[in-house]
Amino acid sequence: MPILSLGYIRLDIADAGRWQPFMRDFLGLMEVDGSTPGALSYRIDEYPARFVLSPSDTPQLGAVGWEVLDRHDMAELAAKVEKYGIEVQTGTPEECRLRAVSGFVRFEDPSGNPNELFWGPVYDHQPVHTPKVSKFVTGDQGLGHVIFSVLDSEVAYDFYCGVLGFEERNVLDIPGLDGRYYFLGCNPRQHSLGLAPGAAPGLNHFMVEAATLDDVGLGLDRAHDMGVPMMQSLGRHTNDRMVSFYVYSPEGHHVELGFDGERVEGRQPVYGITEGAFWGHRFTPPPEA
Ligand SMILES: Cc1ccc(O)c(O)c1CC[C@@H]1C(=O)CC[C@]2(C)C(=O)CC[C@@H]12
Ligand SMILES: [Fe+2]
Repeated sequence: MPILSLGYIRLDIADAGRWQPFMRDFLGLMEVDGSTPGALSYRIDEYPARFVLSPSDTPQLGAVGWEVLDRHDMAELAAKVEKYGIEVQTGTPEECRLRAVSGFVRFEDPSGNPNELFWGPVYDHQPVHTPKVSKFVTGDQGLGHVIFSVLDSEVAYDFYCGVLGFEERNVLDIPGLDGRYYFLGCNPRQHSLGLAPGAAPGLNHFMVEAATLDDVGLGLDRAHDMGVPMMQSLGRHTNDRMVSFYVYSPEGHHVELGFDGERVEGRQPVYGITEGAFWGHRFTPPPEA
């Protein structure tokens, strides 16, 4: 019945020439010949299309894909979304082929963020090869995490927890934010989804998790050497205890590379945090465009 994990991220991008070195050479993802013509496709494990970046005149978040167990669970969740009053569309066979999934549905959250539920990923059996990163941590924890900007995080909370069945894991409620910042989970990853309040909908950031400290240190070196702008310095989060840093993507999203995230086994009481980090995560404003 519930969502299992974060499966894929599809972005409509303005400038593939800037994204290719960012994804391949800085983040160290495996570039592959995907099924979407003209797009940049990347693997971090056996899923063929974890990231698909399609050049577009209207750059925006294309979709965030959430994996469910099978077609029955997808239909059950889709019915709940419709009952809540949000329109749900079924993906065509051609769209399934582009995502390398057996079936999916799409709908927008109450702010307008594009979500998809899919079942039946079709694996790529060529071994994944990421020479810059020893290993990405996926499996039952999924791709990593995404943070959506939402207009009203209480409305978003009700949708993602009440309708889609995410579990609230923790909340950051401090002066200066336009509402509560929620961290939601659906598997042992402490959060697969974050809700950043008070902003126009879109992708605030995504995070991929590497297996070792050296992977993150080498990523810092590559950011420095390639001139990838830093957004937050190395730090350790207070909720998932991940050690990570953030950079600005070529089109201004925040991208987090981390390691050593906590695995949450079973239910754990909801708690509040008063700081994002035990140490580090010092902020640098975006470079002038
Ligand atoms: C607080 C936190 C814990 C774990 C995470 O993976 C994670 O991304 C965050 C959110 C960090 C978040 C940010 O990136 C921009 C500045 C923010 C909005 C703050 O001012 C508090 C939370 C911060
Ligand atoms: Fe994050």
